[in-house]
Amino acid sequence: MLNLSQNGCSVWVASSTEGLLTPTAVALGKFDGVHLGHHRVIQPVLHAGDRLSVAAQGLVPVQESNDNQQLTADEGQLTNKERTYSTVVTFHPHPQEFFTGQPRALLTPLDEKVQQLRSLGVEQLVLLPFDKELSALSPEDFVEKILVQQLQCQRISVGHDFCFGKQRRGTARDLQLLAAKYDIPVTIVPLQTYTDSAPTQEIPISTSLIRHSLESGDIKNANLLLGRPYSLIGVVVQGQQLGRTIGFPTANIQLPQDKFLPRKGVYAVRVSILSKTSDETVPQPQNLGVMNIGDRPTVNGTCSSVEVHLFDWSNDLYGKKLAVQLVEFLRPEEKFPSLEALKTQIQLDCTVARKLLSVD
Ligand SMILES: Cc1cc2nc3c(=O)[nH]c(=O)nc-3n(C[C@H](O)[C@H](O)[C@H](O)COP(=O)(O)O)c2cc1C
Ligand SMILES: Nc1ncnc2c1ncn2[C@@H]1O[C@H](COP(=O)(O)OP(=O)(O)O)[C@@H](O)[C@H]1O
Repeated sequence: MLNLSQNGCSVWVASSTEGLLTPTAVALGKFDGVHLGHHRVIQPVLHAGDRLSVAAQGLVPVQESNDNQQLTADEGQLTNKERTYSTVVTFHPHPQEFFTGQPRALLTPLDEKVQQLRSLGVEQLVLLPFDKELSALSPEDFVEKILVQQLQCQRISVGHDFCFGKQRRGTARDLQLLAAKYDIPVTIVPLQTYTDSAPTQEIPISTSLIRHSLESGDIKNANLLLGRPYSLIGVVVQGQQLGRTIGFPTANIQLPQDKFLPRKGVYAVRVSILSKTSDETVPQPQNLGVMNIGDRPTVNGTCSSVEVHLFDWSNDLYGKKLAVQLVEFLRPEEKFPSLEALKTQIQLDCTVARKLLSVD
């Protein structure tokens, strides 16, 4: 179990079903990316318990709503017993990883997911170990054993396409019917869509659509669906020390192994310099720069790297934690005939990126 906290705000991360903060108001799902559609699923459980229990005392009328309503009653009148913890319940490892045996790259590896959930106001993240036993639970047993007995669930929210239980047999509607036996209300949140321009059509926001956008270098679209810039967060490690010799020192960033990487190539980016151990989500003063993701064929690179050159910066960054926000894909990586030719191209990349970032 982990309690990740900063600035007095924290998310309690329970890796098993022991040590839970109960009772809970639960949003259920995989939530990879914590995108705009996920926000809508999580919203109904934020302070839901407070609202329900205050309402039960006749202090305010109950209003079923997905938007972020403020309580008008005095929250101080709530006792600990009546309080529920806004909780996201997800599966670990990702069910697809369990079934295929292949590691799955994630838009939001655990640390980043925790940060994003915290910024939404979630108090607890429960990682249900996705194993043979859990995957074999019937929908009925999942509700009774996990949601009712272990999580002491008072309220549930799921997306319209949520499936659960053995062979994904249970639907969101089944969950609603099963939970009703225990008087647990279930909000089924309709799929959130966005309007694509050509041809104009409503497209559901999804993790796979965001992955697809990132794979094709369509960063604007990925950022639109995420509701924030896609970010690469990691600590600066040593590279080959060649960058400084061509006038473009680059901070080489070590990412979590399971981080999903966008298309290889060069990007215009904004960079926050965080302290090494920080999990902060509060925006920092930002530096602008260019980033390369790739194998560096010009210098016979042997492995993939992610490296950032910051504009107007000349200090040491080794050991610092950087959060690199992707703004736009500029070009694919190329093998240049010489370091001089690479240098000329990077100069050009910087000019394009500066222009782009100044108007963005
Ligand atoms: C904006 C930018 C664009 C780059 N483009 C390429 C490229 O097209 N081909 C390539 O082989 N390396 C490219 N690189 C990577 C350089 O080869 C690398 O930064 C250089 O070898 C220094 O590496 P080091 O940090 O390990 O010393 C690029 C780097 C930056 C910052
Ligand atoms: N403008 C800058 N952008 C990125 N890193 C910089 C910059 N100025 C200085 N540095 C420092 O220089 C290091 C990169 O220099 P470089 O020669 O490319 O070495 P390495 O191969 O170890 O990355 C960075 O890790 C950082 O500590």
